[in-house]
Amino acid sequence: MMPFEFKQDDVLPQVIHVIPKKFEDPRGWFAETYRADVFAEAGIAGPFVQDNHSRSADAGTIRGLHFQAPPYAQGKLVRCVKGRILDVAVDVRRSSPNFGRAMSVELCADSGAQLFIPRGFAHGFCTLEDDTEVVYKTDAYYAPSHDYGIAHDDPAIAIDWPVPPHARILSDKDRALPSLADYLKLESIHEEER
Ligand SMILES: Cc1cn([C@H]2C[C@H](O)[C@@H](COP(=O)(O)OP(=O)(O)O[C@H]3O[C@H](C)C(=O)[C@H](O)[C@H]3O)O2)c(=O)[nH]c1=O
Repeated sequence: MMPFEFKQDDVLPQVIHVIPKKFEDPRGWFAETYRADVFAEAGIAGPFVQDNHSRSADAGTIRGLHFQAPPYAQGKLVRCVKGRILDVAVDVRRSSPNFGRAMSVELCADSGAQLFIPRGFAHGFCTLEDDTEVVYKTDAYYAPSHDYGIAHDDPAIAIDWPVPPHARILSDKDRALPSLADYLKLESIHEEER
């Protein structure tokens, strides 16, 4: 019995859904959450070098949309370990036919489902319950100098967040993030300066 099921996303095929098998018994359940060999066979090669863990106190908290610019781009293997989130990935690779397209999926602690978001994609999520915790592996270290983001409510991406604008909780940093179009202008300025 394979301990994991892997499925390419229908909208962004480089994003991979991971469904671990739960072995239930009268005590509760057990599940493997990561295996380098079968994950590599499914295209989630790693190696992962950093684990992150965030807790959000209130439902309606939106973190993102974040990504690190090359050469510090990060692939992320995301799992909700308490509560529920709507997890979102956006293709921000200039040359991609899916540039600017978004996908979303609900992840919750009960299902243990994971999402792999490759390098070149922005990541964000909205919590659907109070006291929600998310853990994720990254395949590159945190690099604050290359830590960028785009506005969660960029109309050109049109993510259908499950919380009305007035009820969303964001960091000041995330509220000030540029649109994808404005980020690209900034990026070309940075490239000229190099
Ligand atoms: C990401 C990161 C942050 N930090 C420090 C920097 C700040 O002082 C503090 C909070 O960082 P930030 O506001 O960027 O955290 P989130 O808003 O949860 O951002 C994360 O959540 C979205 C959904 C992501 O996909 C990214 O992995 C990440 O950007 O932790 C670190 O020390 N190391 C790190 O790897």
